Amino acid sequence: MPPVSSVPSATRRVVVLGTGGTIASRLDEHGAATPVDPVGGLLADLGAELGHDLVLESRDLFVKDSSALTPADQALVVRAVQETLAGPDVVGVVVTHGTDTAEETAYLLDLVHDDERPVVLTGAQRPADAPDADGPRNLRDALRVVADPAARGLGVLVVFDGLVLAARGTRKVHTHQTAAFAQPDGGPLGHVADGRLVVDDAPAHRAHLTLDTADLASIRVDIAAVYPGVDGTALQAFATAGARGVVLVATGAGNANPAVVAAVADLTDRGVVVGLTTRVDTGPVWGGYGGGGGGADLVAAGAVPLGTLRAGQGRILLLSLLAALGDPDRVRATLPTYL
Ligand SMILES: NC(=O)C[C@H](N)C(=O)O
Repeated sequence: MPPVSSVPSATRRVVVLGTGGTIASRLDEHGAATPVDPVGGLLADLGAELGHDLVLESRDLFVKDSSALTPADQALVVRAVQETLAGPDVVGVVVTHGTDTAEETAYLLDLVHDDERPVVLTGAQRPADAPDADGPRNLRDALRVVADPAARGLGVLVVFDGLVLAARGTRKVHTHQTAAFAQPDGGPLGHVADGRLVVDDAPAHRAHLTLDTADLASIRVDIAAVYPGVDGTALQAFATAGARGVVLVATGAGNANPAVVAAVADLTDRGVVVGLTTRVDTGPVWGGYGGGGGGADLVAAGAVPLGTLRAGQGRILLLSLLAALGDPDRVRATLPTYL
């Protein structure tokens, strides 16, 4: 299954975009996994056939550990997917990606993806030179899913360890096991069985955004944690550093304390949008608690509940809405329609 660089225009193509991650990593002289492989090499090593009248084409965007991605890198991935889908002969796109931040890139792609053709992210938990590397299976599954007509209309997907997950709500749930991803508040959307996509669940409604990818790299959105004794220092510091949005990772159903509520009110006055999520693994946040520091107080101070989104994807939603809409009041008012 070698990469093909130029194909006749009548040919239908599946394009694989490489970005690095463990799937592209080998152990260095110190035994540390380091991304080095171009994606074309991964495809050649796979040696499989798509089994359709499809031609594979590959392109490396960069070769990085996904923990080191910058907003500019993420914007580059978005542009590359959009440019690739401008080709009418393209059936779908696979993005190979590190698992650490795949949930962010997948959700960002999903928010701007207004096309029936599938975009699939995959990766690996074990380096390419591990004897039991999981990358080849994941990449093979991703190719099969993207080439499957049943994937049309499902949006951006994460295909990993046999699961097919909708981008929104998908999170990395284990640091090293090959079953690295789940949709803890729903899903999975489907699975891969005998090399075929099986859709188990109806895809959730998806709302799209139109934005200038350059803004993704210039708008600052931070994440602040809540814990016993926390005050407003981090929130204020982020606002002073130029943040236009901050995701507050609260406790429980979305609670903090009076000092944090005061800081949220101040940030709201300064035009900073505060999104409210939780450090709890599953369940939605809601403004059910009062007493000066509860979720009801945070919402009254201007914080916007992020539903079941956790910090990484909540940050992507704030960033994307700020890029698309600009005005903080419009962002606050519009955000719930994306949950
Ligand atoms: N499994 C992985 O891909 C983890 C790696 N640190 C990355 O995100 O690039």
